[in-house]
Amino acid sequence: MVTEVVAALIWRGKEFMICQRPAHKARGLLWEFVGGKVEPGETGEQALVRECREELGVTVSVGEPFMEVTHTYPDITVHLVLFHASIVEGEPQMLEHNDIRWITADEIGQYAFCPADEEILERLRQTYANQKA
Ligand SMILES: Nc1nc2c([nH]c(=O)n2[C@H]2C[C@H](O)[C@@H](COP(=O)(O)OP(=O)(O)OP(=O)(O)O)O2)c(=O)[nH]1
Repeated sequence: MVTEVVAALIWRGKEFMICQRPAHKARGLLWEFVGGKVEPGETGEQALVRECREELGVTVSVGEPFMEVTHTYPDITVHLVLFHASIVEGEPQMLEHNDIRWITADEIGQYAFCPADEEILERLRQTYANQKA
């Protein structure tokens, strides 16, 4: 069985948002893109709007998918879709996360991410590293 997970790629200038998972959850203290599991009856976009309200207290507008990956962990196989998204209301708060950072593509190597994100991060590096503006 594959668990559908959605996440948001949110930009602020040339920086994007990453969030540190709480210690008590699976993949605790690893970094991720804000998001979570799609619940029955929800579209991916609806799930992402809900997760961003629950976890950051913001309303997002969801755009096109940037990339999707499937990854098997010992406890779960996830199909993760990362959407471009932007905050249309609110300031991000750490309602669930241990920490939130805004980083450039050049800084990706400084953080330990969930293993499922590795391919996505590689593409982010290729697409956005060494940005001048
Ligand atoms: N949100 C998010 N989850 C990710 C990413 N990469 C990655 O492997 N995951 C994994 C971690 C979790 O095993 C799963 C997401 O589940 P979650 O535990 O965050 O979901 P949820 O907020 O709905 O939480 P819960 O109801 O199960 O407690 O996907 C990512 O970039 N963002």
